[in-house]
Amino acid sequence: MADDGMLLNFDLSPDAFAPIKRLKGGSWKDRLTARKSAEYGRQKAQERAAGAPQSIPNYGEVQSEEEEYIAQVQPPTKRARTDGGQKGKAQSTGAVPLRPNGYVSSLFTYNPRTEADAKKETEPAPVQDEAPVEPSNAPLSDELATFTNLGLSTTIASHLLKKLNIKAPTAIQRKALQHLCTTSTDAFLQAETGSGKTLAYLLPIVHHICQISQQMKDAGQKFTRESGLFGLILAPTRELSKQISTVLEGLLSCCHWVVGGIVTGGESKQSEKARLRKGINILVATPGRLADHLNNTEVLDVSKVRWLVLDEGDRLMELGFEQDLQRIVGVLNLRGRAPATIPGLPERRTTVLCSATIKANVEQLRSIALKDAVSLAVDPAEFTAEGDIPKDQTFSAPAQLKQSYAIVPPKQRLVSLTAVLRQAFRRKGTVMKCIVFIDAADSVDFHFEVLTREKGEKVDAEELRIPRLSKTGKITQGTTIAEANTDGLATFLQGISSGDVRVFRLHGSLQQHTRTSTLKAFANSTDPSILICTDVMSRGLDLPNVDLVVEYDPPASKDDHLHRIGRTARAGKDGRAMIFLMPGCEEGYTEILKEGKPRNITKHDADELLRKGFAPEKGVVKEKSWEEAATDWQIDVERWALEHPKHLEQARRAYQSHIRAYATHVAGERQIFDLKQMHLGHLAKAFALRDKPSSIRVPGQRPGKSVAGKSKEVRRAQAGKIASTGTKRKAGGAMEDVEGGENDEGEGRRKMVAKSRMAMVGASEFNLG
Ligand SMILES: Nc1ncnc2c1ncn2[C@@H]1O[C@H](COP(=O)(O)OP(=O)(O)OP(=O)(O)O)[C@@H](O)[C@H]1O
Repeated sequence: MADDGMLLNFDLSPDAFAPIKRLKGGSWKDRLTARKSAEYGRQKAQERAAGAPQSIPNYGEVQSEEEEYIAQVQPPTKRARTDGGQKGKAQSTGAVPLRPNGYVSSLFTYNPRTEADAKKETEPAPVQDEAPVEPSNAPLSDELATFTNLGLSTTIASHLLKKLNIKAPTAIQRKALQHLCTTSTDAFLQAETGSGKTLAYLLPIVHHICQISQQMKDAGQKFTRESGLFGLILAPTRELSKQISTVLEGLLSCCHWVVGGIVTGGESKQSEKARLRKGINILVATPGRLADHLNNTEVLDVSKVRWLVLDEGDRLMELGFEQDLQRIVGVLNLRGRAPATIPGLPERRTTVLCSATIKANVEQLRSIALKDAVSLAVDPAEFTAEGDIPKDQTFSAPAQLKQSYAIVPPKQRLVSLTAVLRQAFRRKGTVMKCIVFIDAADSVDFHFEVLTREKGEKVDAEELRIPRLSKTGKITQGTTIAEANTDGLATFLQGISSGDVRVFRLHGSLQQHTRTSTLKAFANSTDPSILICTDVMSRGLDLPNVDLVVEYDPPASKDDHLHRIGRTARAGKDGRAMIFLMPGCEEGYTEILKEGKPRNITKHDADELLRKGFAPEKGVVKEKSWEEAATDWQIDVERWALEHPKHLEQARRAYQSHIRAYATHVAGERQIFDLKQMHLGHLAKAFALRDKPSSIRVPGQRPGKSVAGKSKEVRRAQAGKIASTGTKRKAGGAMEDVEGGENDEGEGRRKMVAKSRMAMVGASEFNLG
């Protein structure tokens, strides 16, 4: 195998420094630094030979670029062990022969020792509870728990059964129906992800409106779409609004005279106005767009709204929609006072706040929108008393969800992700769909390109703007590459999985129509599929057949973690979730994972993932060891990135955006996700970069603004500054959900950008959205 003229990543035999090798590749500056470092290395080796104390890389401290460089070009006389004495492979112990041309990949050297490794010898391995676990978010099996017993009309109950294949209510649906069908008190609706909260609030609303229509009929009046707007549902993102609207449509097909509608950002306001003019009985909306219509659309009459739902209420507050909500509730209060002439229409409005996680920020919502609200939680122990809002309580993941974490050193992250996906899709039917969460849009784009790259592909910078066919053959005329190719074939799985696997990418920086069509394509795909996305996908979305969720980058907060992993194991189905953590302080996150009360949680390490993922394929004539296969894969990606300017730039942008996102975790988790502890040089390898961190600059950025491009001290100071501002990662992460043009979500984004800019000086060039 050629060495690409790059020596940075290779270990050399101890005598490799004499005679001096001629360095190739890189800039003259790099070659000069390399020569000086090699000389320095020879000096040090001589000193050691003369008995000077040996220096062992200290991973806890961020090494200077020079130390890092020396560590890579100069082999220590005896290598630092990274495996607690267990592995012994890929080290110059002779266990694994050197590669034919005399080097082993630095993927397996200088990796930090994990805290767990240190404890391994003393602590017994945790015993896994393999007993089958009852799903906690499945429909109830209690014979008495039927929709009709809970007060729903037989028409709706039989429609649920025959058309929607919904036989029995879930626990939260039973609670909601019992309460909301009989009283008009406000309520907090809290239950695990995938427990059917959408129907839990929609069914009572449809039930009441059907009763109103019956009473109007009895009174000799006709119920039509012009009878009034009775129900209003607000959701934080367009995708979620669309999903709720689809569920509503399905439900209303049993009472076609009741009309549902939707207004969200990204749509034409004129056509929305036309629909509002025709009349809508139940409206799903995003807050900014609704506030806009309340201001500008006279035909929108909200005087008869008697049911208001704030879905993902905590998220609505996080995204900075507080003012919009205040305005909407203010208008509803003011206009709703007019005496209603509709028979059966309740006097007061019922407001329902709904989420799998309800945080202390709903205190503000309570003051804005709710009155004497009762808590409808599946497990009442979660709540201090009837009516009390839980304060920073912990919420649980579905019991049947199998959770695991993988401790992976920064250098091995990319190759380990590949290994996980190779293993998941190797046998047909094991995993149908997988979602990989990544923290920044640039990083999503980079990983999508890596996983769909074609061997021998030649792309030059000019191609960035040339319309072309997408990798699955769809024409993407007139779009830039940033918009094109949101789906492709998983080329890295060719020859490994039994059929084609598709890869999709999704983030808030894509145009709305691209977001919508990509989401639809992933949801409807009949091929096994991988969705690489940001947190824009973490809340509320119900995608079929998602068997595996991988949190490749850590979530911004523990609530986000629960929402992310909640995209699988829905409505009683099985599911698996894995989170990647790095050795060292990130291992502290396992305590937070346990707060989600997982039934059991399995630990993996990088070696295990790589061994399984890169195990020799059966029938291959010349088998490679898993280490060789993993190394070859990594080198291949690095070479691909080096060869194409577009990909190199993408990798650098991804690296920078990831560092920026990493620096903005919520205050309570900053000692776990501590940028100061991050080995930026090792991390670069996970982005297929061979550059020194200080030279990773993306063209077009203002010099001196790049975190990665600053000196270590400045980086540290900046990281400390960010950490001390109290800025939450939400500020960045939230941008994902609210990316958009002139619409409510765009408004949310603007608010968040303004907030985050105040605290993250110089961060504006990083694309988190
Ligand atoms: N009673 C039921 N029986 C069977 N399936 C159901 C039932 N109620 C809802 N479902 C299905 O469960 C899935 C999850 O429902 P839904 O999206 O409402 O969950 P959720 O609690 O709102 O989740 P999240 O907290 O992630 O938003 C949907 O596919 C829905 O069709």
